[in-house]
Amino acid sequence: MPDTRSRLDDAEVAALARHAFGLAEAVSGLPTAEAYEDAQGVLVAVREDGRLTVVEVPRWRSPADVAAGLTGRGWTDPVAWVGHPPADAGELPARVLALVPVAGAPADSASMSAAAAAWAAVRGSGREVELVFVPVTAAAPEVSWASLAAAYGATLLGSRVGSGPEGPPAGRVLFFTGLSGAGKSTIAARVVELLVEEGRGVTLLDGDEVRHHLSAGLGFSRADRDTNVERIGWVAARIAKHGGIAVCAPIAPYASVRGAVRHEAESQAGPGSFVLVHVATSLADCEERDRKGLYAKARRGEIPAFTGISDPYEVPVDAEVTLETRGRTVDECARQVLAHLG
Ligand SMILES: Nc1ncnc2c1ncn2[C@@H]1O[C@H](COP(=O)(O)OS(=O)(=O)O)[C@@H](OP(=O)(O)O)[C@H]1O
Ligand SMILES: Nc1ncnc2c1ncn2[C@@H]1O[C@H](COP(=O)(O)OP(=O)(O)O)[C@@H](O)[C@H]1O
Repeated sequence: MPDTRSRLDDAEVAALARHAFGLAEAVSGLPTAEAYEDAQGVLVAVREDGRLTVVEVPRWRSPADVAAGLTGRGWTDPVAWVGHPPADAGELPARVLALVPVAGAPADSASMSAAAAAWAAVRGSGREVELVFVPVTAAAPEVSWASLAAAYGATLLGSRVGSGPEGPPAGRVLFFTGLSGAGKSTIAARVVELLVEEGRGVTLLDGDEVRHHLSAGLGFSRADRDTNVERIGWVAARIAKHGGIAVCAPIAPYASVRGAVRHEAESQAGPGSFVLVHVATSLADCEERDRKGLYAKARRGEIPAFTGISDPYEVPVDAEVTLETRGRTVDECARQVLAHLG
């Protein structure tokens, strides 16, 4: 067994696939290792005496398989279109091989879903479409589109890359933060109601509820709080990636992990997809409300490390929306959040 095994990211696995499929001569930039695995831990390549041998690349269909499949189905002289379908699908023949370059994107990426949906619409118009995702980088292709089509046994008809509707859908992470009793759950619940009334797909990840499921067993140390908030952010970012709205309402007292969640959301669902909502009710007001009797207990020392009393809350300086709740109704606050979404 090789001594060193390195896990490759999506872009590196795509580079291996290009090499294996004859779309690129060499693979550069791989970490030094004797063996390489993909994100699922499958052995994809080995290096022996400095020579790289690709074992298998499960994610990508090989050009030879695709071409053989087309021949087997009686497609003679196949025609390929690269990227998104043309604005006028009437330009396409009755049978078309759709080659969609998505190297570097994860297998469940929004760009893949968007392309698949666009080609599904072409199928709906009565054409036969063979959709194949290819390990080529859309923004900076490693091979010409004509050579790409030829590798898959087809002649290039045209391409639409970069100008199509392949951007991320308008998913959002609405991330509420604030002290216990500030009003996060109450306002978040009203925001959810209003979004549902608009027909939007919404998922609520409320702090208390998450702790009974996703984060069961975690406590309130800094490490556990950070883990809890990271998990919420991870799920929320994936909801937003596919156009959903994730509404999250943990205390999330630490700025650094809020920043990490912002980064995760924006890398999955695009810039501007993360909206930090600071429910800025003062400690005095939260304590006066003391809806769950927790502040009284914390003051008596019965709850250790209670946020605002014996544990920190780092006030955000990067909130997109700051909600004052004193003297305002829940509905007013919720509508202030929606106004930000436009
Ligand atoms: N030590 C301590 N500090 C703060 N809060 C505590 C603590 N122990 C239990 N609780 C209850 O847990 C709720 C906060 O959980 P969160 O998951 O939102 O917190 S965190 O984001 O992980 O910091 C919080 O709920 P909310 O009042 O809805 O905010 C409290 O009910
Ligand atoms: N403008 C307001 N927005 C939200 N909550 C408010 C407002 N005014 C008063 N409240 C009250 O404050 C409490 C907030 O509790 P909750 O939503 O559970 O807070 P959190 O989820 O932040 O712990 C509720 O009892 C709610 O009725």
